[in-house]
Amino acid sequence: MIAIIGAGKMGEALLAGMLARGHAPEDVLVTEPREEHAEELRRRYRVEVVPATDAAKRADTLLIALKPQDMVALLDTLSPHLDSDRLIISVAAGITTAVLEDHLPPGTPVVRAMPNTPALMGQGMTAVAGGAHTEGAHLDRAEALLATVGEVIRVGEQHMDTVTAISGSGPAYFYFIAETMIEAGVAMGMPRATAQRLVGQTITGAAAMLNDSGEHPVVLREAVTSPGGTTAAALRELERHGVRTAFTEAIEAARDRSSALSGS
Ligand SMILES: NC(=O)C1=CN([C@@H]2O[C@H](COP(=O)(O)OP(=O)(O)OC[C@H]3O[C@@H](n4cnc5c(N)ncnc54)[C@H](OP(=O)(O)O)[C@@H]3O)[C@@H](O)[C@H]2O)C=CC1
Ligand SMILES: O=C(O)[C@@H]1CCC=N1
Repeated sequence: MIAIIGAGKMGEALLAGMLARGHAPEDVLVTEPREEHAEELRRRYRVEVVPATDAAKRADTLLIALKPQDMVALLDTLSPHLDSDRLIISVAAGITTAVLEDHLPPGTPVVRAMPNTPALMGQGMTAVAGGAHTEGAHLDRAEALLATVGEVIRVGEQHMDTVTAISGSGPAYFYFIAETMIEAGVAMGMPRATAQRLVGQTITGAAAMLNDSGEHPVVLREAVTSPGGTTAAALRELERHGVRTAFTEAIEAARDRSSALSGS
């Protein structure tokens, strides 16, 4: 039995993705404090919504998707109802395995995971790192669970803040670019639906080339950039406005924020 504790944006994306890809609703418990949202989850996904302490007693794997700032209070509530057989998976940005372990029964295996919202479409990217009491079999269990909603990689925990800044927050960067491109098309007189279709499929196509060709993005970019052409004109403007530096510093800011959340 799996419990998803916190069915907000990320918890619900994982829940919906898992149910759409083979998990039976009767094998999944959900904890969600707001009764109105709980009722909606019962209706939409046919899952049992229970208090966190019940989930702690009944589930062998607990996937916690609360805000980082709420994690410690929840762990302190759950801990008396847990034994060290349970696997705890946290998707909270910044919360280290050491913090998780400090607020759980001694010896509890924990996995720090960083998924992203495309999990909803089975296209997620999740990185996982284990704690001090986490064995290969625990990581296998976490990986098998998260693989139902996309790709999973194992990383050393020292990389988790960077993962958070790149793939955890990453979809938002692409939506930001998409929004900007669509608005540019609209400003040039193109119908919004046409602009959105052009942008969406261009992102999908570019992603497929990046993933399947094995080429460095510079090579792919050069293939688009005809001598004296339109792409060169556009890229010159992006460089002139410091977009490369802006992205680098944005990702550094996200990494630093993730790191700062460990003390939350
Ligand atoms: N959004 C994303 O793309 C990603 C988020 N994450 C991580 O996922 C976590 C959640 O983020 P996100 O989904 O965006 O935030 P949300 O605020 O959407 O979700 C948090 C959820 O937790 C619920 N909650 C609060 N307290 C409790 C409690 N005591 N027991 C059970 N549920 C509770 C909230 O309910 P209510 O609203 O009723 O208060 C809400 O549904 C964060 O730690 C974030 O770092 C990780 C990767 C990507
Ligand atoms: O914005 C956040 O803090 C979370 C973590 C990664 C994506 N969303």
